[in-house]
Amino acid sequence: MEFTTAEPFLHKGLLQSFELTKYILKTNVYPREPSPLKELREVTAKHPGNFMSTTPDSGQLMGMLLKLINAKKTIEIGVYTGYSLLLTALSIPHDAMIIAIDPNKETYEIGLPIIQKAGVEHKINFIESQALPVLDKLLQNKDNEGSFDFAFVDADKENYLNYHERLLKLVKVGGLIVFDNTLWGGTVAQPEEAVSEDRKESRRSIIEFNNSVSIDQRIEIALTPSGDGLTICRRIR
Ligand SMILES: C[S@@+](CC[C@H](N)C(=O)[O-])C[C@H]1O[C@@H](n2cnc3c(N)ncnc32)[C@H](O)[C@@H]1O
Ligand SMILES: O=c1cc(-c2ccc(O)cc2)oc2c(O)c(O)ccc12
Repeated sequence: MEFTTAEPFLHKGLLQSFELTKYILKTNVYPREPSPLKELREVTAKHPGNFMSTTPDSGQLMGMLLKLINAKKTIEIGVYTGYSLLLTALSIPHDAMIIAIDPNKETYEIGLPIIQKAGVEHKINFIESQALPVLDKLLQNKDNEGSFDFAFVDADKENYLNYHERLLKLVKVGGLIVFDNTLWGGTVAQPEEAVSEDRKESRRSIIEFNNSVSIDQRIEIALTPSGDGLTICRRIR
C-alpha cells in the first residue's frame, strides 16, 4: 500500500524519539507509578536481562485497561522479574486472580519479596512451565472456556499466534488479550537486511502475527506505539 497526501496525519508520527519517550515518562508515568512498582523496576535495573521488562508507560495503559473492564480472572505469559505481574496484581480487586506462567522461577523470585510486601501475592498462581502445555491443560476443562477477562502475552514471539488461538478460547467475549513487543524495536517497518541477525526470527514471527490479527474477524484491535508496541485485542465473537 502506498501512502499519499490523503494521509495528512502521517507527519504527526513522533515514534522513535527518545526525548519524547523521556518526556512522557517524566511528566505522566513516573509521578503516578505505585511505589512497589518503582522498587521492582529499580531492583530489575541491576539484572542483566533488565531490557526485557514491560515498560512503565505500557504498564500504565494496562493498569487502566484492567480497571476499565473490572478484570477478575487474568492470565500472564512471560513473567521475568514481575513488573507486569505486580502491575496487574495491584490493578485488580482483592479477590481477583492471575495465572502467571514462566519456565524461569529464578527471575520471578527476584521480584517476589516486593510482591509479598505489597500484599498481593495471594492473587497470584505462578506456574513454572512453558506456556503452551498449561494453556492446553486449561482448555481440557470446558469450564475454563470464555472464563478469563484479560490475558497479557510477553514471552517467546515465535508462539504469539499459538497463544492467540488458545487465549481466544479462554477469554470471554468482551475480554482483552494484550500482546507486548508488536513493533519489535521498529524492525517490523525495516527491510530484513537492515535488521541484526539475532532479531530476525522474532521479527518474522511478529510480522506474521501482526498480519494475522489485522484480518482476524473474531477480534477488534488497536496497535499502540506504547513501549515496544502493545497490541490490544478485544474478543467480539
Ligand atoms: C520479556 S520477558 C517478560 C517480561 C515481563 N512481562 C515483565 O514485565 O518483566 C519474557 C519472559 O518470557 C519467558 N518465556 C520464554 N519462553 C516462554 C514460554 N514458552 N512460555 C512462558 N514463558 C516463556 C522468559 O523466561 C522471560 O521471563
Ligand atoms: O530481547 C528480547 C528478547 C525477548 C525474548 C526472547 C526469547 C524468548 O523466548 C522470550 C523473550 O523478549 C524481549 C522483550 O519482551 C522485550 O520487551 C525486550 C527485549 C526482548
